[in-house]
Amino acid sequence: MTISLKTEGDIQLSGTFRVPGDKSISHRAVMLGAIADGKTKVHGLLTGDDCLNTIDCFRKLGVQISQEGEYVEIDGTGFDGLKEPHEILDVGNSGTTIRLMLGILAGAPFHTCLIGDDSITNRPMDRVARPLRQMGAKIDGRENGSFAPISIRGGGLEGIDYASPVASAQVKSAILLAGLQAEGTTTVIEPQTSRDHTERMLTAFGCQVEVDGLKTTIKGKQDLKGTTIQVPGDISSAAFFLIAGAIVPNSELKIKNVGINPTRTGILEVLEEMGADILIEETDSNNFEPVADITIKTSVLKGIEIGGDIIPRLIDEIPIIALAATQAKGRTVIKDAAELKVKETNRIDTVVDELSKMGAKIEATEDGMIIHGGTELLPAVVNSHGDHRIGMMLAIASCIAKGETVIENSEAISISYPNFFQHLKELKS
Ligand SMILES: O=C(O)C1=C[C@@H](OP(=O)(O)O)[C@@H](O)[C@H](O)C1
Ligand SMILES: C=C(OP(=O)(O)O)C(=O)O
Repeated sequence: MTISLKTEGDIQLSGTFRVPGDKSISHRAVMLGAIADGKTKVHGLLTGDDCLNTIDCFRKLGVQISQEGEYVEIDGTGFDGLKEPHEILDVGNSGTTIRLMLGILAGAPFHTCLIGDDSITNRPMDRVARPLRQMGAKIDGRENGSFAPISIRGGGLEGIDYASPVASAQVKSAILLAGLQAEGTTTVIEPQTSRDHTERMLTAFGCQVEVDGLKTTIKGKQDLKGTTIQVPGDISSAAFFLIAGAIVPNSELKIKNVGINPTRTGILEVLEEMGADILIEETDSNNFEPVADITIKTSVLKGIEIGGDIIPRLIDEIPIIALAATQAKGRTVIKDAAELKVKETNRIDTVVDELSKMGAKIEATEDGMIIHGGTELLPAVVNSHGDHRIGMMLAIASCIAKGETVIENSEAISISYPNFFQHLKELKS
């Protein structure tokens, strides 16, 4: 699908609204609900394509799941109740689905084959295949299990101590989910802190997880008990409108009920450091995930350096931070972010190529990018390349590029924010 966005005269953005449910938390609610004993009720689930694929995969594993919009009920089968699927599981575009499913299936004593779209087929799976094999799972796939299509025969797992070479919540979560089914104890040590939604949610399902700095430990053979989960709004989706509010003149936006788990709030720290006029009002600790209302007003931004430990805490926000940097005073340097190369697209290249088409002064580096600020963006024909975050970043860029911006492959946005264009339209005046 191609969408045309016209910006005529001076527009401003204003309003109070909620973004859809957090994608990472929605996936985990369905997954843990499926492997728990008893019923799990999920409120506020993201109905984006990625999470619908997670639901579909568990249905194929014999789990009864009913869904009415953002409300989902899961009749958990426990690990033992999962059934060998008759069909291939298709994860679509979702890295979280395929990697966390592999962790769950590592303990399942049957054969499963997983596939995804072209993007998934090019994303590395050896990062989970290696530790899961060490635990005892049998994994095969393209290039010796490094890429999907990938197949797994689980069962008979032993706990491991694993030092992960990457700060990745998907790797950590896959190992913890396998560790839950293993004999003995499993420990994952990360080079930097990655998002901790799995650990928090496992606790909500009655499991014990021990976190000591960068080291996370789980005892095997623990049972999960079905529960009720309230999914907070996704800070990664809110990020697009936080930056829109900061860069579109005369704007003020209030986003309610945004998850502010400290492993995800790098974007808020960056906005504060860039000088944004932002107010964060914590409203509810939401049982296991803190939540806030966030207000942002048009701001004078300045360029900054972003690198080191903050990167995993804002990894998915880098495309929209790059857009903010084009409007900031001075230079912004983003480094230590080579992980961007293995997302839905190579996000260093797609951000640089697509923003360059709109006149941005931006260069790719080995592990990030350099953006020269204070540039007027011009309308152009741009392309999401099937990457939802690139598509949304370009749609926000169109708000400050006077004229007609055409975004090719804009349908990708429904992966994480199905009503994005409706919100954008409602907030514009
Ligand atoms: O665990 C998760 O839900 C996610 C972890 C991150 O990926 P990595 O684990 O590959 O860093 C993030 O980029 C992705 O959008 C969602
Ligand atoms: C990288 C992302 O997701 P996933 O890895 O689940 O495809 C994302 O949502 O930006």
